[in-house]
This record gives sequence, structure tokens and C-alpha cells, in this order.
Amino acid sequence: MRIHVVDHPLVAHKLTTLRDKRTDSPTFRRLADELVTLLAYEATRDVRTEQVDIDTPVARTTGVKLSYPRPLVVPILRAGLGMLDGMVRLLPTAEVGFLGMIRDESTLQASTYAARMPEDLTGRQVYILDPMLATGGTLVAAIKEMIRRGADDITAVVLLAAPEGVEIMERELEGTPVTVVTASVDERLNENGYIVPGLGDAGDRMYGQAD
Ligand SMILES: O=P(O)(O)OC[C@H]1O[C@H](OP(=O)(O)OP(=O)(O)O)[C@H](O)[C@@H]1O
Ligand SMILES: O=c1cc[nH]c(=O)[nH]1
Ligand SMILES: [Mg+2]
Repeated sequence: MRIHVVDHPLVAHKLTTLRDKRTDSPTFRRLADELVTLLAYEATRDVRTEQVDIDTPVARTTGVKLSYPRPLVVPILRAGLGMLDGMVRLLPTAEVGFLGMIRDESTLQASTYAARMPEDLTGRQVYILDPMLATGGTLVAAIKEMIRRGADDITAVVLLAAPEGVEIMERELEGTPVTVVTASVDERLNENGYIVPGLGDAGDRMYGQAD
């Protein structure tokens, strides 16, 4: 597994406002959208392309286009949904699958309540979107599901990661073709499994408290 922390002043600036507890939901959603576009630029560095010949108004030339099979973008509901538009803006040909996952806040165990995507992902590049990599339980389960379906190139785009979650991912996904792109690896997890300093509950801050 590879991890790439995007070190850029615009990313740091937007992330700081996202973390601020005074930031309201509409602003939070807008910033998450803008941030994911900046992260997506790095995350798609190895997106597969193929050569194409075109005519400019002046001459014939060779360029590239995104190749087939199309990449698959998979937001993990709920909070990952707030990253979808920003991602597909950069990857307009992508297909979109959905994974609904919830972390039990007392046991911190992740479970899946919905999955809609092709059963066969052989040869597909997959981009998983989830703002938070905390204990890593959610992302490890999601990535294992993609590998089970045959994906051979998986990139997880997360806004924030905890060192504990990164370590679990490295252990559980050793030797797998996985890259994590994030705006920050924070200090630690607290006793409730929340990232410190973090930004709180990403889903609640985007959409309100679910229960
Ligand atoms: O790394 P982990 O410890 O597994 O935690 C991270 C997960 O927790 C949050 O989802 P949550 O369960 O709150 O669902 P929600 O997006 O519907 O709020 C977050 O969006 C991740 O999916
Ligand atoms: O800090 C955290 C940890 C898990 N899920 C969140 O939304 N935030
Ligand atoms: Mg939540």
C-alpha cells in the first residue's frame, strides 16, 4: 500500500476551515467538494489513457484520452457522497458505484448495508471516496470487497487519516495494489475512535445527525 499526503497551501487552507466547528453544513459541503478536486488531481496521476489522433484547426496531432474500461468511482455513504461531484468533475467518463457502510459507534466495527456496482471489476481502476480513515475498519472492508470483485488498481481518496488507521491498512492490505491519497495524517484517535484534531463526524457535519 502507498500513501500520498497532498502538501499544498490551498489544501491546507480549505482543510483548516473544514475542521473549524463554526463552519456550517453548506460551507462544509462546498469545501469538501473543492478539496476532493484538489486531491483527485493527485489521485488520478496514474489513470489509464490511450493515444488518440486529432485535427486541430492548424495540424494533425496525437493526444490522449481516458481509456476503456472506464474507471469506477465508489463513494462510501453517507459522507463519501459529498465527495462524488468533485471527483467526477475531473473524471467525466467514470462509472459510479455505491457502498453504504456504517461504523457501530460503540464497537467501532464497520458493516455494509448497501452495495450497487458491477460484480466483475476485473481490469478496472477503482477510486473509493470517504472523508475519514479512522480505525480503518470501513476502508479495509471496502477495499477487500473491490479486490474480491477483481479490481487490480484501487485508490482511496480520504480527506483525513489517523496514523492508527493507516497502520491497520498497511497490515491488512500488504502486497495489494492500493494507494491512499489524503490531505492530512492527523495526530491520533481518541478513546471514542474519532480523529484528533480531525473535524468531528463528517456525515453529521455534511447532512445532519442521522440518529
Ligand atoms: O475508519 P473507521 O473507524 O471505520 O471510520 C470511518 C468511517 O466512519 C464514518 O462513517 P459513519 O459510520 O459515521 O457513517 P456516515 O457517513 O453515514 O455518517 C466515515 O465516513 C467513515 O466511513
Ligand atoms: O473522526 C471521525 C472518525 C470516524 N468518522 C468520522 O466521521 N469522524
Ligand atoms: Mg457518521
